Amino acid sequence: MATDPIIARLSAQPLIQRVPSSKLTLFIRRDFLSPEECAALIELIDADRRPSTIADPNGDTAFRTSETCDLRDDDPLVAAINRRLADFAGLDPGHGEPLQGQRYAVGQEFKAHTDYFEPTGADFARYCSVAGNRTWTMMVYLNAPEAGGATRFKAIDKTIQPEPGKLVCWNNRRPDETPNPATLHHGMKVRAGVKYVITKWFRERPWI
Ligand SMILES: O=C(O)CCC(=O)C(=O)O
Ligand SMILES: [Fe+2]
Repeated sequence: MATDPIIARLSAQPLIQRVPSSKLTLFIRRDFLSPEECAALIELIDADRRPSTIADPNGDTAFRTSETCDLRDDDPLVAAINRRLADFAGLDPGHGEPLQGQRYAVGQEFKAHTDYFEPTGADFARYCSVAGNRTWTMMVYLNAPEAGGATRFKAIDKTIQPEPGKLVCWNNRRPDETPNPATLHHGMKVRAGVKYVITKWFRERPWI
C-alpha cells in the first residue's frame, strides 16, 4: 500500500501524538491554537449561534443538543485558521467545508455518530453529490469546561479530554477509502461550565 501523504505529513509534525490503533488513524496536537486565538473564536461563536442540526435525523430530538456557528472566511482570523489547518495536514484547502464553531451548555451533547454521510442514508445525494463524502475531520477545543465534555471514540476505547487549543484530527476513511465505522465518536455531556470547539471537515472533491 502506498504511504498516505496526509498521514505522513501529520506524523512528521512536531509535538504530534498518534493514538495507537490499527482500526483508526487519529492524531492529537496540544496547543495548536494560542489562548488569544481561542478567546477570539469563542467571542465569534457567542455572537452568532443557532441550534445544531444533523444530516439524517433518526427520531431522537436529543441526539445533538448543542449550538452551531458558521465561521465566515471573510474574517481574517477564520481565514488564517482555515489555512493553518489545511497546511498542517497537507489537505487541499479547497476541499474544506466552511469552518464551524460548536457550543455546549450544561447537559448538551452530540451522541455517538460518524462524521461521514451514510452512503445508504436518505439524504446522501443531497449532501454528497457535488463534493463527495467527508474525508478528514479536524477539531480544536477552545476551552476546558469545568466538568464533562470529553470526546469518546467507543470502538477504540479512547476518551479525549478538552484542553484549550488542543487539536484532534482523524481519517474518516479506511485505507481502501471506504467509510470507517471505527470513527464513531460521542461529544459527551458537559456537566459544569460551557464547552466550545471548532470543527473543520474535508471532502473528497472541491467544496463549492
Ligand atoms: O464536541 C465534540 O467533542 C465532538 C464534536 C463532533 O463530533 C462533531 O461536531 O462532529
Ligand atoms: Fe463528529
